[in-house]
Amino acid sequence: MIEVSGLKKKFKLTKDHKKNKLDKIDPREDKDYFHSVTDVSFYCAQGEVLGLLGPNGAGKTTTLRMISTALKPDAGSIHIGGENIIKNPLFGRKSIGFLSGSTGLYGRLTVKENIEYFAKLHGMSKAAISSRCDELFDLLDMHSFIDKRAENLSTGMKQKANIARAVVHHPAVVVLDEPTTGLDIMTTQTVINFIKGLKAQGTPVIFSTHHLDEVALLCDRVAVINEGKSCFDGSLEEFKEVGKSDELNQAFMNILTEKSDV
Ligand SMILES: Nc1ncnc2c1ncn2[C@@H]1O[C@H](COP(=O)(O)OP(=O)(O)OP(=O)(O)O)[C@@H](O)[C@H]1O
Repeated sequence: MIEVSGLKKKFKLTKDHKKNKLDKIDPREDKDYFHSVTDVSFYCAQGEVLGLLGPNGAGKTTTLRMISTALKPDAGSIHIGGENIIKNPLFGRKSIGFLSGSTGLYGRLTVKENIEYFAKLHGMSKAAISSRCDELFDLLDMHSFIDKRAENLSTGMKQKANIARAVVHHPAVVVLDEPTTGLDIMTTQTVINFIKGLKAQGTPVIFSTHHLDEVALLCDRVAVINEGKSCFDGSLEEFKEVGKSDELNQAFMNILTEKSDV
């Protein structure tokens, strides 16, 4: 179980940012800071998949980076199994498998060498690494390219390798930032099946997406962020009910419009 409560994160604005800013001012911007995330809360229990939704710039990646411990929140708490990982980031790093938008592979190493390297960093034994690699290479259909250098991979191969890297240590919670963006249909299906497998094993999975067909296929729960604030957190059924539509795109837009009209 992972529980996120009252997260906040602001970024100091640089001179360049202020000087170049010709767009409409975002209400989250003040004189010196951009308040990227101002109040985000949600939870995801064992065996549940939570879809994190929101328009571009809403604060999804910032939220997921705080959960991954890459960014320290200004306020709020993130509990995994009762432990606040903001106070104990080492526990957080062991407990979470995080797939970010930017690649985390060493270009000169092969795919297999990369995954083995990250497994070693997690302190796994030789035997555990070997059997976990075989398992992941099967599940993510990677055998045909495990001996290729990471710098020579296609987008889909790279994403599969990044997912394998993120989950090699059997994390208690898996967090994926837009895992299917830019992938072809076959690779997307492999990633969707992989997430279903994690759910079947009881691992909570949080993933951000703009594809509501994936939400329909995978999610038990949905959280919506708009302009840095949570505006919905509930089951998929509640999402349709509150959004007044069985069609998820429409329900999403209704939730955003209703909340911004308040
Ligand atoms: N380091 C930073 N410094 C200043 N502003 C930042 C920084 N990181 C993010 N932001 C701003 O915070 C806001 C939220 O960004 P974030 O990447 O979390 O949005 P998102 O919901 O993931 O968007 P998308 O769907 O487009 O990926 C954006 O306006 C972004 O420009």
